[in-house]
Amino acid sequence: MSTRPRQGTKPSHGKPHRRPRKDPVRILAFEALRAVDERDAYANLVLPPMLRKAREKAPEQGGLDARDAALATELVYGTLRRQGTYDAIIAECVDRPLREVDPPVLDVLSLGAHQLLGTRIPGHAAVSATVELARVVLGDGRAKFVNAVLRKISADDFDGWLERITPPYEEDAEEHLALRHAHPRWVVSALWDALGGSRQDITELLEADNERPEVTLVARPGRATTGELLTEEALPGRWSPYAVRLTEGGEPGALDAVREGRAGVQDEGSQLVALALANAPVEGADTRWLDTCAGPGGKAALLGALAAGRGAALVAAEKQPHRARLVARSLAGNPGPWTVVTADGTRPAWRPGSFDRVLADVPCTGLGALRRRPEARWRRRPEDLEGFAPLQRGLLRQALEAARVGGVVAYVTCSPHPAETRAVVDDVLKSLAKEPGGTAAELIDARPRLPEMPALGEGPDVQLWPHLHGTDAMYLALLRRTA
Ligand SMILES: C[S@@+](CC[C@H](N)C(=O)[O-])C[C@H]1O[C@@H](n2cnc3c(N)ncnc32)[C@H](O)[C@@H]1O
Repeated sequence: MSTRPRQGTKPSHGKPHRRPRKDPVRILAFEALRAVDERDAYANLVLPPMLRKAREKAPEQGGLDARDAALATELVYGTLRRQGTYDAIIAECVDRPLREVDPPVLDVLSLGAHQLLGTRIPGHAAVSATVELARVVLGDGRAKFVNAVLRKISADDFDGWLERITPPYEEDAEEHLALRHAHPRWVVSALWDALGGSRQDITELLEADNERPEVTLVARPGRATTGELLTEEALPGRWSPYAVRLTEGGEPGALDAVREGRAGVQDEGSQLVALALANAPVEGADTRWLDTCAGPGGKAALLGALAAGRGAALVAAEKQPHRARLVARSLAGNPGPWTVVTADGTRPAWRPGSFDRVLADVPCTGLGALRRRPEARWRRRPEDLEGFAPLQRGLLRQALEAARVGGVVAYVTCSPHPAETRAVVDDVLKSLAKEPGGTAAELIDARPRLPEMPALGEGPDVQLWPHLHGTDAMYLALLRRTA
């Protein structure tokens, strides 16, 4: 007979050992956090397939139902979104610097902190569920540490903790807002510069960044109608005539038009900037359109459909071959002529002066889409701006070269950071002005191309905002090539 104790029990002397209870929701949430932390994965990309797999399993094998999946999503997104604030709270409750706490332990602690401070889960349940999770994924020794830290955190509620860790607004406004609204301080500073305005304005923006956006669909004109997409839980878009908002989240993939590529998921801000380019006045020929940074193809698909309706052809360029393939997929079935080229927009594969409308939707920090990527704000660094700066200028410059005289260029970012928006446009216009006899361009007022939208500022460029327009914070400058 074996003398080894049965798995999960201690030898007969001593207290019987209880196996930790496996909670599939929290284990899945922990694994998603680890993937984001270890592999630099994006939560909005790793989580859906994990959930899909878990929903296919039977309950006795750790399968999740719809409520479980919603809880797992809330735990992952909420924990990631408030990561900086939870770190500051956890730091008050451990006796060593956070960098000396093992990352998986920190992930479990953050998950616990979010349940305690950011959900309605009762405190004792949040602690015991997290300690059980720690026993499963970290072992009994570290579970004791987790228990001790969570008990300290549970001594106060979220507002109480904010009182303790934030400096008064009057003393350090940016740090105060950064900790209260869970944004890195440099991001608060940059957003405030771009937005201008009062404490209330910036607070509303930071709050909007912390809300999960509605899923918005685009009915690609000539291929689908908004009527087809307007199910019971959907509403028409606020601004774009092609938009439909799924107010309850919903599953876009369940709609025929989406499966068939006649419609797609696209923020209204992205639709609006593409529409603004398509509707800007152009004299003379209007038959050749170019998208210089097209991957993965959302705006190209809308532009392609609009171009087809007017007898124009679209060339969609993308530097990364795998993203160029995504562009081709998004344009498949487009009723008008289109071509996808794998090309570097700063070393164009087309003749200068050959397009009537050009979109330069350049790579950027993505600080305007923080609602969608809960971890992005903590990953970005101010140095990233310097990395993008030459590329953004090069792409805008070449977009202007690609346009014919009289043609229109849209410079677009999904960041409101002034270093990626106005500074780029101003620099490129200044450098062109220093080259007499060469290419010349002027800014044109973009606001009339976004009819009936309030709060578009003084122009001529436009900055959209989540708290004012319900869109991502897209930036748009429209320029006309004049020589
Ligand atoms: C902001 S995304 C464009 C999003 C796209 N317009 C859409 O709506 O789906 C920028 C794209 O530019 C691509 N890119 C980066 N450098 C480039 C270059 N030098 N030339 C062309 N494309 C580039 C990136 O791979 C990325 O796919």
